[in-house]
Amino acid sequence: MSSTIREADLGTKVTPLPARAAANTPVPLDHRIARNPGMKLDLGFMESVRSVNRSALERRVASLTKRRSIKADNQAAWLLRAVACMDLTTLNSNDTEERVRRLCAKAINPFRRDIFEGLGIAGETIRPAAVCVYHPFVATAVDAVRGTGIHVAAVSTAFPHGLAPLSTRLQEIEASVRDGADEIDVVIPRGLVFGAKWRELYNEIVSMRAACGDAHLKVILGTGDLATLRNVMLASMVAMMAGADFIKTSTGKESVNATLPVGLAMVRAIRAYFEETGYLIGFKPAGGISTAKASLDWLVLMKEELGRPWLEPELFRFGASSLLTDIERQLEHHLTGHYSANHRHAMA
Ligand SMILES: O=C[C@H](O)COP(=O)(O)O
Repeated sequence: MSSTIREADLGTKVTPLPARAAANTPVPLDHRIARNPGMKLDLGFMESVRSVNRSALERRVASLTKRRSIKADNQAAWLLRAVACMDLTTLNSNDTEERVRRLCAKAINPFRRDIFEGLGIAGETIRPAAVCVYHPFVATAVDAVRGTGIHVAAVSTAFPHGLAPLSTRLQEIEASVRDGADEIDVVIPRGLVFGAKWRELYNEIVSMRAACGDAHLKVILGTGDLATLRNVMLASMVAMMAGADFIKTSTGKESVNATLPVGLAMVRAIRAYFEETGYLIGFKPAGGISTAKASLDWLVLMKEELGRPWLEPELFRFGASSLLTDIERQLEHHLTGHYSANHRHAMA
């Protein structure tokens, strides 16, 4: 039997978290979300988290994406939600200040005026939560989005591999914060996971969190490199215990980027951490999410696994360079019944 997710699901109604957590801890919303302070490294707690079974996760994903459909009439509202939860990203070797300025202009005005008017939201401000850039472009982006409420996220720590001395990586974080970054996306050295060097990984992330100060810390695991779901789960737990505000799947540069089964394993780790500590950790799938349909699958997964609070930008982001373009095309199709040419949706 299939069921339908409605536009009303985006309203104030909150799907309860699992019974134990919901009973013990009120779920804060919006800006009342308390920042994760981290906890001591607890290897016993990490090991106690249910082992991950790939076929069970795949079955759950198949059931969520096939049986929990979003009706056509409601899709526009959900796609606008995807935009509000987006880190609009440019992370290319040929990035320039001009390209970053164009990206920021797109974030400030994500759709043509006629699309806003057609959807009946001309008076509303719907924009990506952040723009995400390399460190050298932080100051440019900060200047370009000033006064709009859009955050600037910087990929620091020798993105995308994380293979520089820790002192160099920490200096890069500090430089991005000095230039005005609100959020820092760091990568972990994957070798620490392969060697099960959990203490070293924990200590590195604790140092990174300290270097961030008030800027929020997103920890990229590079899941496509980690070989097993167990590694993904354990690395997720270490990152949260070390004080991550978000855990993020991928850099966009691995051969396999964000996939729903791996995302589900990370989401289950977030749930386990919440049940243990009461803290809500954000989730950012990134890399290869380029279609409106894919964004809806991810939103359904968040809604069904963690509940309504994880449909807010405080707790959920897409890291994506081209998703916004496809969402704009789909919204236009929703309004007019046809697709316009790609050049009408020029991105940075
Ligand atoms: O963090 C964001 C990713 O690098 C973006 O990846 P993408 O270009 O595949 O959308």
